[in-house]
Amino acid sequence: MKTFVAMDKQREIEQEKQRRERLEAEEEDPSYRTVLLTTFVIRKKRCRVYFHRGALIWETERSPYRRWTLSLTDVLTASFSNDRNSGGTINETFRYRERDSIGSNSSPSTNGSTNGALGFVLHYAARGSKNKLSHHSVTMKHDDPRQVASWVKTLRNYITNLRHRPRKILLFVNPFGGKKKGLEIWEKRVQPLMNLAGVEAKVIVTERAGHIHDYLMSCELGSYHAVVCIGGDGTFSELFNGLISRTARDRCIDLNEPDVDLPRPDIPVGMIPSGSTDTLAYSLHGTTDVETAVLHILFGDTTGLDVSSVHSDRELLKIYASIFSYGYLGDVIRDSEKFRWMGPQRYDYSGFKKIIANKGYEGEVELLPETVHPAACTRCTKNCSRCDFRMHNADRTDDIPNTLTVKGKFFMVNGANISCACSKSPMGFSPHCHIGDGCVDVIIVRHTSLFNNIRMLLRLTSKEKTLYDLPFVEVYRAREFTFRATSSEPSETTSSSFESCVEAVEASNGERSEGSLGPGSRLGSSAISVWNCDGEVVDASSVRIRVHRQLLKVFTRRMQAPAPKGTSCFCLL
Ligand SMILES: Nc1ncnc2c1ncn2[C@@H]1O[C@H](COP(=O)(O)OP(=O)(O)OP(=O)(O)O)[C@@H](O)[C@H]1O
Repeated sequence: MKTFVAMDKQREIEQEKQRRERLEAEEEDPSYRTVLLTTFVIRKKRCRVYFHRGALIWETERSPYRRWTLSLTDVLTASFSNDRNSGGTINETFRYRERDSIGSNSSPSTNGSTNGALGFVLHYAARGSKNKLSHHSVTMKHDDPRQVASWVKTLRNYITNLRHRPRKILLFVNPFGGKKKGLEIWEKRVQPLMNLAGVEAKVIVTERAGHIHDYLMSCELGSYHAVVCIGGDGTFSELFNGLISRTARDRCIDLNEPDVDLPRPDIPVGMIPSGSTDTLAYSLHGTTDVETAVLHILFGDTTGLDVSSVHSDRELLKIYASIFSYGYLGDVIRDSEKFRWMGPQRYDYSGFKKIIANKGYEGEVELLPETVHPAACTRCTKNCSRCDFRMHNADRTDDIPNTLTVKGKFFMVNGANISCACSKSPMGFSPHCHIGDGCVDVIIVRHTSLFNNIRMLLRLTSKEKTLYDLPFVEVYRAREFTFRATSSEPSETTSSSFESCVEAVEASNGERSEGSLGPGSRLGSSAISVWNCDGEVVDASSVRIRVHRQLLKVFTRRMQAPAPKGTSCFCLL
């Protein structure tokens, strides 16, 4: 209890400090003190428009009186509008994809020339349902081009002074992941918005697995403000593994050292989802919507994301951001690679096979659990107090009791860095998991009946229920844990008759079966599984997992509570 009171107090002090720093910075910025007041025509109505202290406020001059506010932190850009004809229907609220011209360099939005413009277009983002952000725009008309020019200049100056917004981005596009739409997403949905916001992107289309990692190890990074990928969780994993390896090399840090503190990259990272599950995007933004992810990047707000290192006895195997999972999910990811041609459906197919097979794996988990059970914590959303507190406070060890050992036969063992929610599992493995508290949620599912496996799967697809209270599931929150496979009885866990039949059919169709690696092969043995590490296979029977608190700065405004009705949006005029 005392700890919580101290946490609240500390948080208040931190927030007050940040507020004062922000105010001081704003006082020094001349564009912040600028006041503009002009009457514009907006959607055929005369409106008084004010700009002051980073906010646009406008209100109708005549009845019915209405007033709206829009923070410039939600504005992408202001551009001159020379389109006199659009005055007939001044309703300019539209989605950018409905206007081909937006984003092209010849568009009046980006050419910077006033040409005696009698209006300007404000491009901004508005919240929709289910955490989605979308691009809107509105035209403000005025008879005097000098007024228009003054407004555009002031708004642009203000936006340029938002220094946390990236201006130059290194962007990797994976054309292969998910439904293979990475390139199309770049061309049709990302590039137009980036052009509009005046962001320069150096685009690398990946040619093979490992391309991002290799590129990051050798490229010049100093001129970029962000490194971003269009891809799934596997692509993002390659990106931050490469970035951390690069940072370690530049700082002469040996990542294979088991007690190493991973180096913190200076450059923020972003992810535009185009994979099969896109767990990370869903857990961060509350949606896998592409436009939302792009806007989060363009607005430049970042949050600290924990990552966990996975070491074997001798070396660093991988760093992960979402989940590290042994047993069932390891089997699924290994099996599903053979069925990539199915697209995202491959997970359903392999998942079904492996549920029916119901294999159990002997092992031993050792961890340092926190005293608080994950279910007793708040959920991690925008302005999360737990993550805020952990960001500014060193780890306390006095609230950790002794090491805990859990032995047995497991259906799966998971270390979740984030809730692992996705569209198919809206609550995820651990809905109360925090993205930046320096902990993983260790979710241990005992080997049990097929009926219970199905109960667990149903829970995973539920919008309300969690795994926490299932009698064969144990959940702990820890800063590190180890796992050692102890299986010695391959005969107990060899393929079930169902799986043998399916594998025989697959073999006759030319699909390589796991058993085809031959006797004695570890992959061929069912007694030991593999790990699913952010969607990629890691083969190791003894591992140590350590969390590195908020190591990555990732672009996100996080998911928020639903927008109250009647909030500012030009389309309501
Ligand atoms: N041109 C390419 N050809 C083959 N593989 C590639 C290519 N470019 C990237 N890859 C690899 O493809 C793998 C899978 O991509 P990704 O994880 O983004 O998609 P996914 O597995 O469909 O989605 P998710 O991880 O969200 O389920 C990555 O590990 C990446 O290294």
